[in-house]
This record gives sequence, structure tokens and C-alpha cells, in this order.
Amino acid sequence: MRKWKWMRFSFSTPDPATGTVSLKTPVSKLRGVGPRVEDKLKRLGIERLGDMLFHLPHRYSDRTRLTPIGRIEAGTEVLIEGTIELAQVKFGRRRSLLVRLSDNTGAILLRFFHFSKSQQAGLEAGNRLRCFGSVRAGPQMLEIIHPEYQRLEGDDSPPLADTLTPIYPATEGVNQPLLRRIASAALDCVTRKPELLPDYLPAELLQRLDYPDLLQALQTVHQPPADADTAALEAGTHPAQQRLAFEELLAFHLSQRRQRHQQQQRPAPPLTRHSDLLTRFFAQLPFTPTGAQQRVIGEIETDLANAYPMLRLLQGDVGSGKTVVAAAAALLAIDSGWQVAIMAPTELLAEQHFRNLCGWLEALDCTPVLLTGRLKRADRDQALQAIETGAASVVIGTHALFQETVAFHRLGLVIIDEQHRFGVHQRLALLEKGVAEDMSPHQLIMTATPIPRTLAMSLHADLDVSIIDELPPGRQPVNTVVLAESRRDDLIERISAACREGRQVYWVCPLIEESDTFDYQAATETSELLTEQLPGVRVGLIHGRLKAGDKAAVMDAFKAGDIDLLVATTVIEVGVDVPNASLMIIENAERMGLAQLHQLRGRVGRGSRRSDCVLLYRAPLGDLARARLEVMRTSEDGFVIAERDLALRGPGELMGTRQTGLPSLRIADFGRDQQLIPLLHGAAEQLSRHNPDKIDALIARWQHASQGYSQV
Ligand SMILES: Nc1ncnc2c1ncn2[C@@H]1O[C@H](COP(=O)(O)OP(=O)(O)OP(=O)(O)O)[C@@H](O)[C@H]1O
Repeated sequence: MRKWKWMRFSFSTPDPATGTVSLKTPVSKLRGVGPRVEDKLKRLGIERLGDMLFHLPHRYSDRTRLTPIGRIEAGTEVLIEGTIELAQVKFGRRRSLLVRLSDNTGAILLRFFHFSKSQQAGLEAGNRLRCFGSVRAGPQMLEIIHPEYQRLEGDDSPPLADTLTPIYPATEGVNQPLLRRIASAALDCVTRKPELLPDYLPAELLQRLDYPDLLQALQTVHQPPADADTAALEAGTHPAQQRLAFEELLAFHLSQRRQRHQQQQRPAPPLTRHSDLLTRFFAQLPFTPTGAQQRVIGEIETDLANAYPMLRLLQGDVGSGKTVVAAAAALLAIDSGWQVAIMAPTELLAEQHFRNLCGWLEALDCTPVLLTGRLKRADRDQALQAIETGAASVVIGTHALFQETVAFHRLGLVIIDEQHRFGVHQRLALLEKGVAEDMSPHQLIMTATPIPRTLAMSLHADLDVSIIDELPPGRQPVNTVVLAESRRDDLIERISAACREGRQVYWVCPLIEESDTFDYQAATETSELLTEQLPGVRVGLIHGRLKAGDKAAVMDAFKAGDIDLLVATTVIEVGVDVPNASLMIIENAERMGLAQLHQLRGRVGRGSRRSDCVLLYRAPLGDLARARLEVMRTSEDGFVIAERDLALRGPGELMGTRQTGLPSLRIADFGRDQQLIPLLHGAAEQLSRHNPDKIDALIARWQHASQGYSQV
């Protein structure tokens, strides 16, 4: 952690009395947010006052007890005090400052990847420190990466709070104390001008559910009062949090209703078979579609023949073969003379779809066009022209598809893969491109993680749902084992043997701390360590910080078999299809959501080879974590896992656990907040009847909150 000089650093807020403050006021107006911090905050999506208000703590830490260093365990958060025995800078690919701190019970390593000269000077041997952070098992001993700390003598910083302290999603150069101060400054603004946060929820509803008003809710969440219900806050079930979650879910539900309503106001082009295109497509596939694939294609074909827009959710477990279904839907549009846009959440996935579809469609004289952010200018212009003239019948891309410069000739069908990764307004922007001839395109939304049908229906306002509930034949089950991290050495032997047999391996590194920076640093270190431990094995590395081109190059090398062991952060979670990869190791599996583990594990077992997945955990394992890993060990069925996941979640689960298979909401958690979902329909009706004018404002607020106040 960089150490800030608090005393010289008074945060003040713009004066709301002048009337110039709004939720769109740039955060740089808050004193203490200079250009450098402003830039870093941007990476967290915080550019305006409103962004900071809705940048909520994703958990809280309890800093009331000191732990003797000798009793520290990996995987826990601790407050410790000790004396610096040794401080040294380690040089290498990444310079780091290592500080060994001890008390009379033991020693621990503090590791800093970023540090200033003055910080280094304050961390000399002999100094006494109080630190807070989460402990992990380092290569030599237990360690804390970037702890919050203060010197016990001669330090003018405020004491590390001894109460419930909010922990925010953070990034390199933006530490927790800084975020707490900016949050406080932002709250100050709205407290002095509460009309900035009008309440759109019906008063009767607030009363019935005993929810606080919006301002109070935000105050409680950012700055829990001394008498707050600690357990509820930690579990995310405090009325303040529930109110925010409910409002967000309601906004999502209302926007779906509105979208459906608007869409159905316009006709859609009936898309039907005009030639034998689809028959030829099936004939040239190297496999026969499963019964489930055929049934779902039938459901889609029926919908597409209508003169009003389809709005269908296609759920299929990992590896169930959704791409073939998408291709068949696309061909129905092409056969009727309309264009298709396929939107994927990442360039990696867009390119994979592109390659697959090229393979299938070229023989049918349809050449798909790829449109991603990293096309060269000339290629991009060419693609744009083909889209505009209609020469491109299938366009595959990322969010680049809905930029203003993209104009479709006749867009008749929009297919969205992993829709939860896109915001609602991004989806609408793409649909707006389909108003050719005053028609609305049909829409097919594909998601890999099954969610219970009833949940999907109430959330998505009665969307039609198709389910592929059968895997292609010949798939070998994935043998899943749960292993303590202390048995890592056995694993090295196993990887070595697997690579000798020509198998390819994924090693997935965990999410560390609050920051993506540490993620990729940990992944880099792991790949270095594994390269050392596995001579002769070709190790590759992929993480979110790589440029799109570099990522694709690594994936291509892995696909081509030029890499044996791919060390990855969770970027490979969705969609990557390398059938020869048949062993996966997932580190710190106990910290990941089941949906995410299921997605990850779905990367193996895609070929005809027996596959294995090793879930590594760091002891000690709590009861809930044990039960969750047991679900993974004993089930491979995404629906079963999703149901058990919802059942197992509950108080005690960290807030903000990542969800997949559901729209990305900022606050609500479908597991924790599922009891709110049945209330949505009634609340939406009530608003429509009594306060229809508030609906747009409510939707806009949450679009702002999730997309950023400078974006929408
Ligand atoms: N009916 C089938 N028979 C045999 N193989 C199939 C069949 N359908 C699809 N496949 C193959 O199975 C693999 C997985 O298909 P696909 O990538 O479409 O799955 P998916 O549902 O998109 O999975 P994920 O969500 O994990 O990406 C591909 O290699 C695909 O060619």
C-alpha cells in the first residue's frame, strides 16, 4: 500500500449550495483526486460522483482483534503487530519490496510490488508495525501482499480502524483508505443536496419491507454506523443492502418489460426456409445434432417464422453445442435475405465463433465477417462496407458491433452470447441497428450457465426459454478431485506425466485480493515457478492484462499444441474450446463461485479423452466451502449445480461473489437475494399503475450506476 500523508490531505467537496453539483460532477472536483489518481479511478469505472456512490464495498472486514503472528492461517484476514526484522528489495522481472515482520510467536512476509522511496524508508528493520491484510501461502512462508499498515511510532496516519471497515473493489495505485475517503466526500455532497437521490420506490413498499430511503441506504453501506447489525452487513442482508439490491433488480426487470413491449410494437421479418440451405448445412456437419439441439432449433424456427420479434433465451450447459444452434438460426435469416449479428463478450470468443462459423458456412457460400476493436483500419473499413451494403450476411463481433459507425443493411436477427456480460443499454443499441424498414430484429440470447427456469422467467419478464439438456455423445465424464494445497508436489508429478502422454493442461490461478493487478502478478509468478519445476514442459501464460492480439496468439499456440501447460487467470472461463486439453488444476477453488467453477471445468472433457479436474484448496476449509466443493466433485450437471449453489448460499457467503449465467448486476446477488425476485412483478405493476413517470428515471439511474455516469 502506498502510504498517504493524511494530515496534509484534506478532502473537501464541491459546494452543493452553488447548485453546480450533480451526480455527473467529475470526481476530480474532490480535492485530493489529482490527475494521476483520476486516471487510476477510471480503471475502476469511477469518473463521476455518482460512480463513487454506487461503487459499493463488496465486503467488510472486522478489525477488532489482534492475532499473534504464530497463529495466522492462510486464507484469513488478520490484524497483526510486530517488529521488522529485515527489509529488502528483490530484483527480477518485477521488483518487489519484501519485509519480514515478527513478534514473539512467529514471522510473516509482507510483499509490496509497488512502493515509493519514502515508503521504503519507513519500512526499515527495527520499526514496529501494525498491519491488516489477507494471508496467503507464499513460496517460502505465509505472506500478505500489499497490507494496509501503519508504524506504531512516529506515524501521523489515522489508526487502522477498529470497527467494521468497508473493503471496495480496488486496483493498483488506488488503495482502500483512499477509496474510503473519496466515498466519504461523495456522500458529503449528496447529504447536503439530497434531491440528487430522489426515491422512486413506492412509499408503501418501502414501509412494508422496512427499507431505508436511498440516501440512508448508501450512507449505511459506505459508512456503517457503530450500532449497525454487523452480521447482516457482512452477509449482505442488511435492509440497506437489500433495498439497493431490490431497486437494481426492479430496474432490470422494468427495462426487460419495456424492451419487450417496445419490441412488440414493431413487426419483425418472418425468417423461414427458402431453399435447401439448412439441409445442406446439417449434411456437411461432421456430426449429427443431438435430439436436444434439433428440438431447440425447431423452437427457434417456429418463432422466427412469426411477423413479430422473437425474444428467446437459449440455455445450454457448457459444451452442449449452442454454437450449432446459433448457426442454424443464422442460416434461416440468411435464407430469407436478412443479416445476422452475433455478439460475443470477448475478442477471444468472437474469434472462436468466427473460425467455427467460417468452417461451417464457407461451403454454403456465406462468408462471415469479423468486427472487433483490434482490426486494422483498412480491414475495418472493408468490414464496415460489407455490413452496410449487405454483402456480409453474418457479422460476428464484440461490443464493437454497436458503435455508431456500424450500419447494417438489413439486420434481421441478433444473437447474443453470454448476455450477462453486456449491459442492457448495449443490447438495446445493437437492436436499434435493426430498424431497417421500420422492423425490429429477432433476438436470441445464449447463456452457458443454467439458472432455474422459474428464476429466469420472473427476472426476465416472461422471456421464452429453450434448454439444451443433452450433451453430444461420446463425452467422457470429468473426474474431479478435491485436494489440499499442501499436496501441490504430487500434482507437479502428475502434470509432468500428463504432458508426457501428450495431454494438455490448464492451471487456473485464483482471484487474489481486491485487485486485478495482483491476479496477473500471481499468475506470472505461478508460471515462472511451474516452468522451473517442470523442465521440458512448454508453459504458456494468459491473463486479462495481455493485449487482445497477444491473448489470441497464446490461445492459438495452445490450440495448435505448441503449449503443454497453460497458466491462466479466470479469463478462460467462458467458451474456450480446446478438445485436447484434458487436465485442469484450479487453485483456491474454495473461493470461487460454483457457477464459475463449472464454467472453468467445462474447458476440459470436450474431447473423447478421459479428463481430470483438480480443485486445490487452502486449509482450513469451512463447512460451507467443503459442501460446495463436494457438489462440484459429485456433479457435472450444470442445472444440479446451479440449484445446489442457490440452496447452499446464504449468510456467511462473501458479498459480491461473481455470478455467471445471469445478467451482471452491480449489487444484487441472485443467490442471496432470490427471495426478492417474486416481489418484482407486483412492484413493477404498482409503479406502472400509479407512478409510470418514475419508471424511466429508475431504469436510467441503474443504467448509470452500472455503466458509469459519464457513459450513458
Ligand atoms: N451434436 C454434436 N455431436 C458432436 N459434437 C458436437 C455436437 N454439437 C457440438 N459439438 C462439438 O462440441 C464442442 C462444443 O460445442 P460448442 O462450443 O458449441 O458448445 P457450447 O455450448 O458453446 O459450450 P460452451 O458454453 O462451453 O462454450 C464443439 O467442439 C462442437 O463442435
